[in-house]
Amino acid sequence: MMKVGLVGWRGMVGSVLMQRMREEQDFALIDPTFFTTSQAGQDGPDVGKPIKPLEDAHNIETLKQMEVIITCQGGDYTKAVYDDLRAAGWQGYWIDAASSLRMDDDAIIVLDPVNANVIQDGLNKGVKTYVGGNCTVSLLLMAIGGLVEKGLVDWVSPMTYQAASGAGARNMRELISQMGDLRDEVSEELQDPASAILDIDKKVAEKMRSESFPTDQFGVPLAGSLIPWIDTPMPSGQSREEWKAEVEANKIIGRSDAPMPIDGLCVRVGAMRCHSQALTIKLNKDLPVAEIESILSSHNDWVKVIPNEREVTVEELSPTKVTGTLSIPVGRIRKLSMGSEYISAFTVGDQLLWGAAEPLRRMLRIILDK
Ligand SMILES: NC(=O)C1=CN([C@@H]2O[C@H](COP(=O)(O)OP(=O)(O)OC[C@H]3O[C@@H](n4cnc5c(N)ncnc54)[C@H](OP(=O)(O)O)[C@@H]3O)[C@@H](O)[C@H]2O)C=CC1
Ligand SMILES: N[C@@H](CC(=O)OP(=O)(O)O)C(=O)O
Repeated sequence: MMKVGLVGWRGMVGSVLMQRMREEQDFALIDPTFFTTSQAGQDGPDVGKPIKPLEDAHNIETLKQMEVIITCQGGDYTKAVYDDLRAAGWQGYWIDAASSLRMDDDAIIVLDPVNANVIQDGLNKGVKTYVGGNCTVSLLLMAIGGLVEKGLVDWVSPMTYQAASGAGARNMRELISQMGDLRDEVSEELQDPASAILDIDKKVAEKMRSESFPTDQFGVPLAGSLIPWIDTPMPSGQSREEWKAEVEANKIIGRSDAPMPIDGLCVRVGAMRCHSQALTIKLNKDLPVAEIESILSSHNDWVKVIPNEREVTVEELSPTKVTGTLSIPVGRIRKLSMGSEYISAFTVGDQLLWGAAEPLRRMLRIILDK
């Protein structure tokens, strides 16, 4: 059995990874060692078989004994240990959720339903570093992989509606606290059907603008509002989240030399853990909508085309429906008035599953099956 080290397993992404590994009985196939940056010596998680106490995640000698390390601990941890570990001669497989190594020439971004060939090629060439993509990028490619794979796409403009979870666990808590504060502010008026809606609205707006409104994590209100900027500014005027779309997607599909343009605005909204994206896609062919739908739905086992009809769209194409599942619905597919090669689409995906943990888990299985 391969010796697999797990770092960051109790964080938000790590917990989702652990849950999926338990569901898929992955622990039966590996000899796991659990690491921590803060709880060395304490008991590890229940994985259905005996495990050793937690090891220090900064101990290069212990890490070196692993054949595979899978980390959801974050970019600072990767920066702190990866180079030292490789410099110490470690030649194991490093599987990482953080963005820090993604664009390195020595690393492959993993999303095997989309780039199994790139991953296989990397394994054959002896690549040892495999990194999960940015959540928005992975979810986009899971949704429109069929069109991309067939070379039918000239460019894509994704306008995103990103969940609080992408900013971290504390941000999810803050969103709920903000929602609760707003409700509490007008609870009496809500009980009274005769109360004036404009009075309710005024009180809510005042609460959102008040000093007492909890905004430590996001910096500004999210509940009842939105934030049209995610991550740091780039010289191009893009946010870093927007910049990642084109560079990461093209690296995933192995087209960095002739990149497909992908650019749009990334917006944080008050969803919990599903990112949604409204897409404008310029095809290089005038294809009937039925053919586009068939190409999309046959690409992978998780994408699901939702007919462009109101009832099924509001039911199925929604974070409420998708959260906690691996399903990737894509709908609102229709020709735009700009011309017959321009189509719209809307897609939703759980940013902690296909957006973060699942591609890493599947990469581990690919290595185990090698
Ligand atoms: N959030 C996201 O949507 C995505 C995140 N990522 C990457 O994954 C990294 C980790 O993100 P995320 O899972 O959100 O980070 P978390 O903050 O949830 O967890 C990171 C680490 O914090 C430590 N920790 C301290 N206190 C607690 C606590 N009370 N409960 C759980 N863990 C605690 C744990 O390390 P220890 O056990 O060592 O103390 C844990 O592994 C990110 O930095 C990013 O690089 C990638 C894709 C998406
Ligand atoms: N930035 C993403 C989450 C994330 O962690 O992205 P990355 O893995 O590229 O750092 C979001 O806020 O929704």
